[in-house]
Amino acid sequence: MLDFVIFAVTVIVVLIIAVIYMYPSSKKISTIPGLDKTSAEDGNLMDIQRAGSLHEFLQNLHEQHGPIVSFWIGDEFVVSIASPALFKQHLSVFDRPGDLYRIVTPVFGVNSILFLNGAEGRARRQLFDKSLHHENLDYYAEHLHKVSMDLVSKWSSLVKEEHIGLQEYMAAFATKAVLQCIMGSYFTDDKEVLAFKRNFDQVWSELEHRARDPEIPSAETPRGHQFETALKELRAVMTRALEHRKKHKLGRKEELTVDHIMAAHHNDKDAMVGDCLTYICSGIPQTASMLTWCLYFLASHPKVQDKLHTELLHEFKVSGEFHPSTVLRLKYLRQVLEESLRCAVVMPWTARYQDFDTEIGGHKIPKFTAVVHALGVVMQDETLFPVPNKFDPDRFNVENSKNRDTLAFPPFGFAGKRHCPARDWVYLATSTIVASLINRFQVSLVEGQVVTPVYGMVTQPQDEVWVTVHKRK
Ligand code: HEM
Repeated sequence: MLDFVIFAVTVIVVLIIAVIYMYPSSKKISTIPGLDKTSAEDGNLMDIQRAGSLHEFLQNLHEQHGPIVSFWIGDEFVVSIASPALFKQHLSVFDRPGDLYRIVTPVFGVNSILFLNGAEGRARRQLFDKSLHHENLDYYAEHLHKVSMDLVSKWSSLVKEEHIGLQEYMAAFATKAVLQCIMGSYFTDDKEVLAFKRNFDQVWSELEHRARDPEIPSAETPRGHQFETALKELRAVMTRALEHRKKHKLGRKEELTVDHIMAAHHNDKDAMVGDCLTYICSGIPQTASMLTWCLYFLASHPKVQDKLHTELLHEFKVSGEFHPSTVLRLKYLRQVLEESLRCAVVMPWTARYQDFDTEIGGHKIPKFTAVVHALGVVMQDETLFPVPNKFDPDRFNVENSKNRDTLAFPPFGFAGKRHCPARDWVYLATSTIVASLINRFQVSLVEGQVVTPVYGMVTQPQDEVWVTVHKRK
């Protein structure tokens, strides 16, 4: 009898150990606080959908568990970090976990710079980065000035009190500016810009849909078919632009991103188109979003707008007509742009991984684990930015910034010299257009609007934002 009891107890204990070991949600693979899987198949995907977006999900998770948390995307264990001290521990990490970005693969292609890691990735970034370096900005300044003036004359021709949709106008500016600066003169033809934009808008809105709801429609469904058709057209426009560049590049002194892309991929047309689309899709919605939010904040904070206008008036008086590159010297304008990026959280996160076991904040991180940099959570952290939802450009004046860790404000990423390659260009483009508009117009918000952010791959207002403009004397 005793033998039987010992045998039975041993079997039960072995079974319990086996269940604990094999049942995934109870298999703790790390000491990092966070969530177990809520579904064996989807991990915490339903929780992310319920929160509204990955950014909002991470805000809740970090609020509950602190600056390092873990969760599951399907079968993949994911870590998220959200503090300047933890960011510091990832400063030199370059490689990006392609799986977290898989929704963009049909557009960017598998050879895109976005997915390229290791020595090859670093070398290609160095090559591509040359074109958007600070010293090349003078070339872009001229183009950006011209595109800005087109918008100024459009707004000048509107009738008094006409309602202006900020998202629409800022997307039009960003599309033209990015296409001309990345791809060159092919996109000085408005017809080609429109052909591009029609298809781009459809492709991008499908990608945003997939970011919210990862169920991918088959090509036979109307949504899937529309996406495939628009993508094919988009690729055709890009191919024409590349052929045009090849023919007309001879004798030109400027080296644009498209030139480096063509040189890197020799005769591989698909890879060229993929990298061009990587830059363009990583540039247009982000620039349009930043500008929409910036003008919305200026319209809803008249005192800030007046102070900015005073700075512009001063510059205007000193230099007669401000030169586009001098707008980068305007301190208050820069504060307004930085506070817009912070408040709006234009791109809420990025991610890295390492191919060896490592440690962050005293926790073991198994190799190949995706580590999310929760940029938006940090930029909205009330210990770093008190009353984080308040738009206050003075947070970025010299006095208020001097004791703040630079990693508390990483809107363009920070790790492995793989932060956004267009950071300097973005400040030049947005400074040029915001200065041109505010110098000539007083922008006011149409009353009665509730402006709600939607945190997708890029943060956009849920609905169009309506303003009116009055010409300044
Ligand atoms: C407000 C505007 C923008 C914001 C906030 C922004 C932000 C970012 C962020 C956070 C990343 C990820 C960095 C990382 O992983 O550490 C990124 C990557 C990237 N951005 Fe931007 N970006 C903006 C505009 C642009 C523009 C205008 C372009 C090009 C014309 C561009 C091209 C890219 C590319 C190609 C990458 C991927 C680089 C790589 O994988 O190595 N971005 N951007």
